[in-house]
Amino acid sequence: MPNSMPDITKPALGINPLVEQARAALGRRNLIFIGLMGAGKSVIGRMVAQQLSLPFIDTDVEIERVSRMTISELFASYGEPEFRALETRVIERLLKGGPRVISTGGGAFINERTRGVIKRGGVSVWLRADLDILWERVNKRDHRPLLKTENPKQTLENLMNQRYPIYSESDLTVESRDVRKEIVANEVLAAVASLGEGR
Ligand SMILES: Nc1ncnc2c1ncn2[C@@H]1O[C@H](COP(=O)(O)OP(=O)(O)OP(=O)(O)O)[C@@H](O)[C@H]1O
Ligand SMILES: O=C(O)C1=C[C@@H](O)[C@@H](O)[C@H](O)C1
Ligand SMILES: [Mg+2]
Repeated sequence: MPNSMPDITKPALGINPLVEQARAALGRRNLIFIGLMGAGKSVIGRMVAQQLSLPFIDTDVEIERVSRMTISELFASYGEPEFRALETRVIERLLKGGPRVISTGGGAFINERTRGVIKRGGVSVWLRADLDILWERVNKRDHRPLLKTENPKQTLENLMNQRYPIYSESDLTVESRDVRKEIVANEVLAAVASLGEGR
């Protein structure tokens, strides 16, 4: 074989075998990130989508695009119930147009209708994080209407207590801890890949 020919029997440097395994396990299904504000759904979701070569969409961004309002404006003008109804419709439409990687707003999976839509619409992965990590990440910005309270850290803790039992109904759980984002993204790929084991 001439020297210039690549040896395709050996994996090229930088190829992550988990990517192929995760792709195979996911098939034509959507991958949907759920979890609290600051868990990393947007940032990790985008990284995983890139690795799986799937389109990425963030439902909060899509809601703001279709309504031409910010989430804060939607809450202020129409209230949370209207926001949730819009969120359900947007997520339902996005899931039908898949396969995609979709990061949802923190309350999406908590809403019973949306939870049903997500469960039927693909593989859900909960990015779980401890209070101090979440607080560290969210306290720098104030665009989250649910945290505009007297004691936002306490509010976050209350949300954790209410929501974690429900998030735990997800298909997969990955701990979003204080490590490099690449590590968390890789653990998501490993969790998805594990769905294909024993098939
Ligand atoms: N593993 C990580 N290590 C360090 N920082 C992280 C990690 N994961 C996420 N972050 C940071 O935490 C912040 C929140 O992440 P992100 O916006 O992705 O969360 P989210 O779950 O989408 O939150 P929201 O529901 O409010 O949209 C970002 O600044 C992001 O860069
Ligand atoms: O946790 C929540 O209920 C929310 C999280 C954000 O992503 C937004 O979807 C909105 O601020 C509500
Ligand atoms: Mg987000």
